[in-house]
Amino acid sequence: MKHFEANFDGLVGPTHNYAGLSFGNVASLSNAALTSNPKAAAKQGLQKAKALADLGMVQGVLAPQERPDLYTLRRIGFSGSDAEVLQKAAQQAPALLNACCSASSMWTANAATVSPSADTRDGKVHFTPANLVDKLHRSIEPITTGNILQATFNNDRHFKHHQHLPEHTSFGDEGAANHTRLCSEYGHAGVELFVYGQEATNPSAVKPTKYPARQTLEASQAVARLHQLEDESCVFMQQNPDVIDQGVFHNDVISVGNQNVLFYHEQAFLNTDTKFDEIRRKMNADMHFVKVATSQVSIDDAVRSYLFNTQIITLPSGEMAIIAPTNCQENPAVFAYLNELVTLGTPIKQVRYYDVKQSMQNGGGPACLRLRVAMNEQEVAAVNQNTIMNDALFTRLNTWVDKHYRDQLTVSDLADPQLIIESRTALDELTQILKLGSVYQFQR
Ligand SMILES: NCCC[C@H](NC(=O)CCC(=O)O)C(=O)O
Repeated sequence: MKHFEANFDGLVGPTHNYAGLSFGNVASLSNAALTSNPKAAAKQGLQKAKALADLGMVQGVLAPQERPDLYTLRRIGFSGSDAEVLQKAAQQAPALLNACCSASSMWTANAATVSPSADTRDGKVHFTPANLVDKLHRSIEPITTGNILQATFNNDRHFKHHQHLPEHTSFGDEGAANHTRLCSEYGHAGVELFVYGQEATNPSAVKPTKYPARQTLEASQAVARLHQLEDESCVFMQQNPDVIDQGVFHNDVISVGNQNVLFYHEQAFLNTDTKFDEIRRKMNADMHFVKVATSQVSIDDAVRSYLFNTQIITLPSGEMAIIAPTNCQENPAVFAYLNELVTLGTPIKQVRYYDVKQSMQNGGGPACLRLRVAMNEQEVAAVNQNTIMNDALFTRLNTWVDKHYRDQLTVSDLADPQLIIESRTALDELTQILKLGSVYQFQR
């Protein structure tokens, strides 16, 4: 049977904006209050997704969330008509209004952790939505994320959907951004590498001092248990707290894997040698650890360019390619490194650049925009086919964006009641295009 690694990209929602909501995410903080362009953001995302489909990859899309989130605003005491709720929140608690308006669900690497059927005891593909408790604006995502995942992977025979972990910092979970599956072939059992930032129940363990470590070991272990993974196919590795303090808020800002390749910065992890030995032993296949030294690319350049927030994909030809943001071309050290990388004899043979600047300005690169789901052909056939990218869907979604999205949005526009109507109209139409049913609260 054939096996694929599909990428499901998050569609950028109509309220894409720069509100500086993510402490520890350098781009989010430094671009706070910039004017965003939701239409351009959505189109950049669609271009990247379509380009991968055109390369012969299985490519899907995941719907964005309903924003402004009036339900959360009502839950915290704002009342009256929708317009009044928005207006009162804007006057009395603008920071809370901003948190309820973020389009952050676009970064689907944080939507969930996914374990393919080749790794799980019951032979199903398992999904656990991330609780994202570290950031208020993201902690309101998991229920709707679960609805969207169930409407996209809507087949009980092949797909198992779990509830998100308990909403407490002990179980801080940021999903696939801190999870990499290594394997020889996508359809063979692999090693699931869980990277965490801190141990919640061990006060003497090292952790960052300046910025939060969003993922805990306890959360990663819980996901591994839920997904019915064998101990022998899991590795739990701590991210270097010093790099978290330099702006590496998720592991996918400092390393990325694909099949038997792990591309990483030398400062990415703690206890690197011991843990890599464990990976080698559990893999039972050759591993390529492709190390980038600080002398080649500094942490600062890695964070600015998102060298490691690239996607490594295996093309139908069997060659691997890196899908990079154009920001990597613009950074001299990183561009020089990537030009050299393809000559080094590693499985990575090409680099392709895409402009995702609207997302990058909030700290989300190509890898943040996609959720990977390795599947066999039966499982691919069981996915809601209306979410799979092709020429027709690409045209349809671009037309939909043109019709509903603004080309300018500032933080002060978030109090505009018209935005509620625009957003709901757009999302209602989207659920018909993707045949998702009623995934949003306003539809229930
Ligand atoms: N995987 C990339 C996630 C980026 C995301 N940025 C944000 O939410 C910024 C939103 C703002 O500041 O308006 C985050 O930090 O979780």
